[in-house]
Amino acid sequence: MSAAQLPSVSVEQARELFFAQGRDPAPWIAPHISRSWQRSRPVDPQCIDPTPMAPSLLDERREQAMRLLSCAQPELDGLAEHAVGNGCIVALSDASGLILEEIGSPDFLPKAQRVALQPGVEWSESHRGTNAIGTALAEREALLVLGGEHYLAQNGALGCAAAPIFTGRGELAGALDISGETARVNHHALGLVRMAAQQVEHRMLLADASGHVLRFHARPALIGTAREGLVVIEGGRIVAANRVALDLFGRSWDGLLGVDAEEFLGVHWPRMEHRRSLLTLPGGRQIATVMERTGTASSGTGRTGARHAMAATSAGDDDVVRPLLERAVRVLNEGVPVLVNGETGSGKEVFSRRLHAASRRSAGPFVAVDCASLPETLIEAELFGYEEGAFTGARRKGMPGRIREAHGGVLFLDEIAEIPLALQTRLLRVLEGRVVTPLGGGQGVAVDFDLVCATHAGLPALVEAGRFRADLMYRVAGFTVALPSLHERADRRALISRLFLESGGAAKHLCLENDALERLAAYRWPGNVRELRSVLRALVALADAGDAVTADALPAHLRDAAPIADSGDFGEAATPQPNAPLQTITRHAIDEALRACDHDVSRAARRLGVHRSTVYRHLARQRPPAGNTKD
Ligand SMILES: Nc1ncnc2c1ncn2[C@@H]1O[C@H](COP(=O)(O)OP(=O)(O)OP(=O)(O)O)[C@@H](O)[C@H]1O
Repeated sequence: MSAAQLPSVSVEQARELFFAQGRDPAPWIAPHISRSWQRSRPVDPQCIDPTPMAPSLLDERREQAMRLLSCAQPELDGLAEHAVGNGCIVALSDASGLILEEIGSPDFLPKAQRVALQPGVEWSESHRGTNAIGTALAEREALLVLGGEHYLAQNGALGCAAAPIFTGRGELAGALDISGETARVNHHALGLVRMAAQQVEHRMLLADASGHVLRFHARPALIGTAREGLVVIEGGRIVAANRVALDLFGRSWDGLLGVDAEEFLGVHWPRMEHRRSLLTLPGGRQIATVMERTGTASSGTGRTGARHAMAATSAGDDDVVRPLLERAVRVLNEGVPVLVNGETGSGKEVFSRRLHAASRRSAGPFVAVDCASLPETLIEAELFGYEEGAFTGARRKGMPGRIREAHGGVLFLDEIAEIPLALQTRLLRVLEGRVVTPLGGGQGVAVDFDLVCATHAGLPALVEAGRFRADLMYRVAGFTVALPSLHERADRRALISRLFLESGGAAKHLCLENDALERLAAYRWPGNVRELRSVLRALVALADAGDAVTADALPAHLRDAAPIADSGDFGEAATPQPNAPLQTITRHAIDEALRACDHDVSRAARRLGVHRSTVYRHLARQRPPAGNTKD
């Protein structure tokens, strides 16, 4: 029975009938809540909130879920932005419902902790009764649990949306959850967690894959994104698949795993390797496919650790940024400061947060200081702290300062170029001595942190102009990451598609048509990802649920954008040859790399510093499209 067909009994009345009179709640509440209340009967409704497990135990459980954590980190970051803006939190649990990570609104975090919705507490149904995390895991479905639908009365003020995360073999890996006050969590939040779970599954499946991976979608442009279907073939049999593949083939995991790939696909699949092919499904529907060989044919086991998982991770819209991130993690982990350089809105802070999350300091704090937004008079106190009564207006008890808060973690100095010259000397001294002395005197305090800075300005030019100290520049720019502008990113189509869905497109079941995607990809985007997000939010707001969004829906300046050449496919790895057309240069670089790597696409991609799909895309572009390989 759908919610709309339920008799009009309030949740409070349903609770009364169930808890006080012991009646079956099925006629009055949604089926999944009714089933869950029944399953929750053994839970004592008066039970008190548990205390979180000891940090060392929680660390152990995090270690066991390392693959999940590293693959979910980008989604946690992305959802956190939504959560903070809406007064909510985002939580990631493992398959047992144990909360491993929580991030979000500083207003709501303490309220969540008051009901033990925090890391180290297990939110399975058997511990907490009906709740979004536990019930999504039990029902194996994304769902909402609002207010009084929670089994325990003390959770009645919560609104929660959660989606389970599956491995490619259909086992539960964990759940993603958005929680807030009841009125703040709705179907939009449910759409977001559902889509984020799909992204995590996509990454985990590729990170774990060994043998061959078949990527497919009815719309070729979506191959390489988290919306593609994935099937892993090992020893001639299908050993893993994502949920898109199950939907497309109309099979369950049980019906697909272990099946002979050749029989199932109806083609001699090794011939599809390295080629873009068309596959005819039973019923006559054709889908575009790309068959890849992974670099780990012999074994997919034994690969643990966040760094490795990240290196093995494939995220469709990360072709350009991921290799930069991997290199930055490596140097930051050696204590080398990283400077992130890029146009405004290109994602410098997002990149820096991901860097922290993937680094050796991920368990420590990420302390961000926007040097441009603080008045010159306050920045010194903010950074270095002050002693009690150090200056008029200072907090009576003094303040440790942001540098000390970063102890054990990462200090992120955004817009570092804006630090006043006079303070640059002081900052340099702290960076060299790793001791902070607060304003107003007092003892110096030793600090230990890794440093990441960001700027849209060219520091060398500022040094030339006498506005930035050369010695400080050398100190903060141990390794410089040049983030590409959005219009240069070869993966911008996948990024636009993802952000469209995340901006409400998924929740409203919208489809971004190819002509619109191409116009968006052709635009110059002076405000980069920030500007893109605003445009996508407006597009989604103006569309009706279920619409196909075409180029006609775009604002005029975007509709008329002149197409630009794909220039960034090879990030910083290609060696351009003077005067040659771009296609010749890229083709040459690919051919060279493939030759040097015995035509092993994975190794060639690693050598070029790009993702495998980038090489395939270029190969596919250069060759006439393969017909149906059925013979
Ligand atoms: N990869 C990404 N995925 C999703 N959103 C992103 C991504 N990169 C950037 N954004 C979004 O774009 C906006 C700008 O990102 P961010 O603040 O990281 O850019 P920035 O380069 O630091 O900007 P500024 O130069 O103005 O400080 C934010 O809303 C951010 O969430």
